[in-house]
Amino acid sequence: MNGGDTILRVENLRKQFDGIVAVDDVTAEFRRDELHAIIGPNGAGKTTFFNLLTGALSPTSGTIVFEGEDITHAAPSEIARRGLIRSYQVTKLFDGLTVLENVAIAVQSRENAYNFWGATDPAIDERAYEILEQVDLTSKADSLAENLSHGEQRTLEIAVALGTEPKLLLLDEPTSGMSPEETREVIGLVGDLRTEFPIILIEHKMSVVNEVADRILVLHNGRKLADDRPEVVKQDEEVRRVYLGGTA
Ligand SMILES: Nc1ncnc2c1ncn2[C@@H]1O[C@H](COP(=O)(O)OP(=O)(O)OP(=O)(O)O)[C@@H](O)[C@H]1O
Repeated sequence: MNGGDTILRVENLRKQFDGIVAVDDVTAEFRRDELHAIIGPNGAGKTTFFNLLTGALSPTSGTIVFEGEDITHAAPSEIARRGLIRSYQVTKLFDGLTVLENVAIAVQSRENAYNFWGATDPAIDERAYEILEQVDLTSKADSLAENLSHGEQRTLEIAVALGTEPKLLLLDEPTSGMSPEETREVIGLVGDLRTEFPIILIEHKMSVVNEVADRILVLHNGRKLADDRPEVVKQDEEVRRVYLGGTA
């Protein structure tokens, strides 16, 4: 960890689609040493927010600063090269390749960018295998990605993201569609990963958010409703009204 400084800052970020303002004047800071969760009802603007961060969408106005550099209008490939990695975006899994090969491709893509390793260097497979150990998928290393369970595929998506050496990892509902047991495993994995690098997590399950988040950013109709520690957000009257149904 590099201390508690800011890794990502957005200022007055706004995205308008025709008549809909999907992200509306959001200003927020994301610190290196904290796991930030983004919550909000359907249509709140969470996915659009991620798409703006990764360059998949260009903001209507506002600024995005990553590691002190303005990346507001940078190309997605440039943003990924800088280490702002969204798990699902880079993880079009190759169904017909093995689990190890999927991760090795990600490792190789990163290393080739630096011309460091040759294409056949065994160090690529070694690094890929280390990542599979980290996410507890070594037993599936030689399985085809298409033969994994849904939960295992989601975990492989995270492994592929790790292969690209993220400096900030964006996870978009990593537990969606998972069984309770798989969900617990992913919570454990996210807990491990957060000691290595900053994470921003979109998540619907409050049980997951409560377990892993240091801060919660609440979006509603594109606007920032709250941005604080979980215990503060859960007591926020407006958050309870619009999102938690008063049951927090
Ligand atoms: N490409 C698009 N064109 C037009 N409107 C869009 C587009 N993408 C998103 N929107 C609209 O922007 C608003 C925010 O959508 P977004 O998908 O970001 O919300 P979300 O919080 O991720 O929702 P969910 O939890 O359902 O995924 C919605 O009203 C949505 O219909």
